[in-house]
Amino acid sequence: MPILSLHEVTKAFGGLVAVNRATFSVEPGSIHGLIGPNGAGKTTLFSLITGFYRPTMGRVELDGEDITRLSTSARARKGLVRTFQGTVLFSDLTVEENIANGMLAESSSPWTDWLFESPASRSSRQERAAAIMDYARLSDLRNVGAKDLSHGQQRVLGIAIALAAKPRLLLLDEPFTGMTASEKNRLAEMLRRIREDGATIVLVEHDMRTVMRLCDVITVLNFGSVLTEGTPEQVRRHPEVMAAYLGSAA
Ligand SMILES: Nc1ncnc2c1ncn2[C@@H]1O[C@H](COP(=O)(O)OP(=O)(O)OP(=O)(O)O)[C@@H](O)[C@H]1O
Repeated sequence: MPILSLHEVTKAFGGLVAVNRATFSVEPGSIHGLIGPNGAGKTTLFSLITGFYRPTMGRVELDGEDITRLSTSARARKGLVRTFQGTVLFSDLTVEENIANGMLAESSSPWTDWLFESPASRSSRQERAAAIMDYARLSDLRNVGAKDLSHGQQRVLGIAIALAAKPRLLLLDEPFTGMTASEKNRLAEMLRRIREDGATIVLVEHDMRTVMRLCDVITVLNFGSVLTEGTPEQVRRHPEVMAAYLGSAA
């Protein structure tokens, strides 16, 4: 069974149909890319999956369960966790503190849990924060303030914060934007490790080279609809994909 499936998902903003009857599925344990020219509806579709928007029509399912009407936080509790385009970090906190905060996102009432947390659960949280920093190769930077990290490191921290919420399905919005080539390689390697450890990843990404190297399956959007879907090789060879990109450039 797919971990995520969309059925005829549609979103209109007034008269503008940003996403039009989008239907596709994401297989568990895959890295699934969403691409398309500017204005194709990628960001809107992403927001429909995460629950930031409600569709005008259609259905979103997680493990076959209809989640169309669930809030973002209810989806997060079911393991559907997103990161944001750009970085949303507590810039005055350290790497470690940011990750510890990410763990609180799991619980329903973070601030009271924080205040009333038992010493045992606090120390187990610290252990898990250490494991996540190790995973994201951020351990050496644990005491560095988020604002003092490089742009690429901040984006990796953003993903580490999302990992702290124990995602089964991780949604990444343009994670490679603004990264150097070596940062891209390191992040691609981290995403492959996340997949190996059993999570599924859906990413919206403009960087074609990286998408083609990294994704198992790619869904191409154009004018809000699914133009085609397939392996990177199939998508690369699809004549209409090239035409859609050239059309948008013109
Ligand atoms: N909140 C909104 N209100 C009105 N129109 C919107 C809104 N959000 C998006 N749109 C429109 O919907 C269409 C799809 O936009 P969207 O941002 O989803 O595309 P995209 O593929 O993510 O584009 P880009 O690659 O440029 O980020 C565009 O025509 C956009 O102007």
